[in-house]
Amino acid sequence: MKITVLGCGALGQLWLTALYRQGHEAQGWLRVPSPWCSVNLQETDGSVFNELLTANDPEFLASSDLLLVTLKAWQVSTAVKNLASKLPADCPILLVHNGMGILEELRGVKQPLLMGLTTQAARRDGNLIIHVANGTTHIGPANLLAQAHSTLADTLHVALPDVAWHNDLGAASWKKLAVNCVINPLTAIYDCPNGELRDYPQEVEQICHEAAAVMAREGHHSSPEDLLAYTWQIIDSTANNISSMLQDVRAQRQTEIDYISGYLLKRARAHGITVPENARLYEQIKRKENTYERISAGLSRPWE
Ligand SMILES: NC(=O)C1=CN([C@@H]2O[C@H](COP(=O)(O)OP(=O)(O)OC[C@H]3O[C@@H](n4cnc5c(N)ncnc54)[C@H](OP(=O)(O)O)[C@@H]3O)[C@@H](O)[C@H]2O)C=CC1
Ligand SMILES: CC(C)(CO)C(=O)C(=O)O
Repeated sequence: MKITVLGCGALGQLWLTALYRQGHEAQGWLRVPSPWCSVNLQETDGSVFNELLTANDPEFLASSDLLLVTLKAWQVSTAVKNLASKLPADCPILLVHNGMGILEELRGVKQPLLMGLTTQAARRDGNLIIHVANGTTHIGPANLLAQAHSTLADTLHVALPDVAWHNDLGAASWKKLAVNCVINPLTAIYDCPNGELRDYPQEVEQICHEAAAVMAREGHHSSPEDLLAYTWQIIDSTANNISSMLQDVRAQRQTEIDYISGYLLKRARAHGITVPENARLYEQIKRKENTYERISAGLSRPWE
């Protein structure tokens, strides 16, 4: 297949490596246009893949069989809308990111849209991307046209296992959102690995209760107890992880809070439900983001 990967960071380079190795024609698409994209990935077994791959070639884009989008949630809609008119009308677009709310922003896009949830783990260390752990990527249709693309899961599975097809990813997306509403802001506020959230059981429980109420109104019933048990399971299985939001805060990068707690708040408002704990965490993370500019401009912190 001919595949363009939009966003050549940690997940993007992981997929570019896997697709190239599998014999697919793969190009990267960079924010700042360049004819080459440097892929430098350390695999889970310690081996290193280092190649210069084609990038930002408009002819390649115009004949692509798949656009794989591996951007941060807040980067997705502008970047995809910019490329959509240059892609074949029947080229599927697969979005792999944390958070929800992008599909609403991409309503005008004509191509088949798919979404993906992944437990693959990769992180940047200087110029090297480290594939930290293998995982599963669950993909499914996000519009009617995409329902015909289930065979994509088989192709992607061969390149970077496991990949599984689901006709409806709605409930799984909400469950993941709820877990991210707990782990991401709390770890960013307490500056701790995921496992240390064991010290904050009341906050974890309240966030889960609020998320379960919104999920039920969205048609995805999950008892607060089940959601809480699932969240503790993820906290334990990722105990040593530094969450993506804490990594962003430490590096003073924009976080994905608007698409995590922010999306939950938006849906809660639409249903007339109050979610005070999630609202408090959302505000706290937004305040943290607002201090970045002040810090880098050498201004005092608001609390000083
Ligand atoms: N890494 C992981 O293990 C996992 C990540 N995820 C999710 O997947 C998504 C991607 O994560 P990850 O790969 O870690 O993120 P990264 O920040 O590593 O990668 C995003 C890349 O996109 C580039 N980019 C930004 N804007 C544009 C643009 N307009 N056009 C082209 N490229 C652009 C960035 O470059 P620049 O810095 O130059 O702007 C960066 O290289 C996130 O939502 C994340 O939460 C989910 C599960 C696991
Ligand atoms: C599941 C979790 C919380 C793992 O760290 C994650 O998705 C993230 O860090 O963004």
